[in-house]
Amino acid sequence: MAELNKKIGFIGSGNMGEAFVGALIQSGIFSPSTIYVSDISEERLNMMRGTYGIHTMNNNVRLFSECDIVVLAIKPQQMNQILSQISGQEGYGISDRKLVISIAAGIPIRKIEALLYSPLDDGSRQKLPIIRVMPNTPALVLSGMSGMSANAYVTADEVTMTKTILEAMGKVVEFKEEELDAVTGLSGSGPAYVFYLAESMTQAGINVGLDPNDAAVLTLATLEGAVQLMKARDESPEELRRKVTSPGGTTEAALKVMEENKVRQNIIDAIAAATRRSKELSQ
Ligand SMILES: NC(=O)C1=CN([C@@H]2O[C@H](COP(=O)(O)OP(=O)(O)OC[C@H]3O[C@@H](n4cnc5c(N)ncnc54)[C@H](OP(=O)(O)O)[C@@H]3O)[C@@H](O)[C@H]2O)C=CC1
Ligand SMILES: O=C(O)[C@@H]1CCC=N1
Repeated sequence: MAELNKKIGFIGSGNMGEAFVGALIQSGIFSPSTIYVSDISEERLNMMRGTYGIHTMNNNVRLFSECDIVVLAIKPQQMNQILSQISGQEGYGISDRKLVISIAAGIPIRKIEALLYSPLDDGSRQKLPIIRVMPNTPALVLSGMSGMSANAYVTADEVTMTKTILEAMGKVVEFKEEELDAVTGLSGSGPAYVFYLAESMTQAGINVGLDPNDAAVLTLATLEGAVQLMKARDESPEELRRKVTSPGGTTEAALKVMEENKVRQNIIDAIAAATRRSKELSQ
């Protein structure tokens, strides 16, 4: 893919910051010399520099100032302090147009705007284009799912550029901003639900007498095969489930227990709880 010829910087180089960096280099959209990360952990910075050959620093304000695209990849709880520090620097870093991409769960665009445009805004500051994104960790293996939503100052070219960046890590879909809490509950946190299912299936296999390694191999191959089947066939998950379930057979016995234990309702309630938590984080 053609290089974008921009400097991209990440504030925070944890799980997701690293997923972005790895995918961008692999796709060829950014060369390591155009990628910057800032983090408070020296160990993390050393690892990122050593592994990816990118620029590292422990100064968020400088990173913000130097880059054309800034990805906020810190925890939601750190957003206030970090953005206040950046916007509190008079005439530093915020006067040039730059695209800000936030991947923090629950933090609404209006909050990022309020933090970045104040307290020194006398009306002369750029109203920066901000895009809120909810990615997920399969981005680490270029199989991610991202939802995105842009503020009023984002141009069509900036939307296209952001989609190019996110497509380097997997799929991307645009949403209304108010839908992003639900996206977070479903696909942002979603990989954890699948890992939980994998843990449970492996434990179940051990409980019914299998060797732990065999149980893990069977679980992974079954999950992988089921996903491939859903992708390959023009059939709903419900139809595919019915085809596994012989009347009076083993699957029916298992699904009866799941229904009695309200497993489906529990999953629905769990995703509602994640969505609620995302909304709470906006406060
Ligand atoms: N993990 C996931 O599955 C997903 C996460 N997200 C969002 O992505 C964001 C990052 O999550 P994730 O990568 O998992 O988190 P991590 O904790 O792995 O990464 C955050 C990084 O930021 C560093 N950091 C802490 N304080 C500062 C600071 N003041 N300046 C610069 N860097 C700092 C942390 O260092 P230290 O560890 O030393 O504190 C850490 O290296 C979150 O907002 C989350 O909501 C979105 C989708 C999926
Ligand atoms: O658990 C979290 O808050 C983050 C957001 C989505 C996945 N991990």
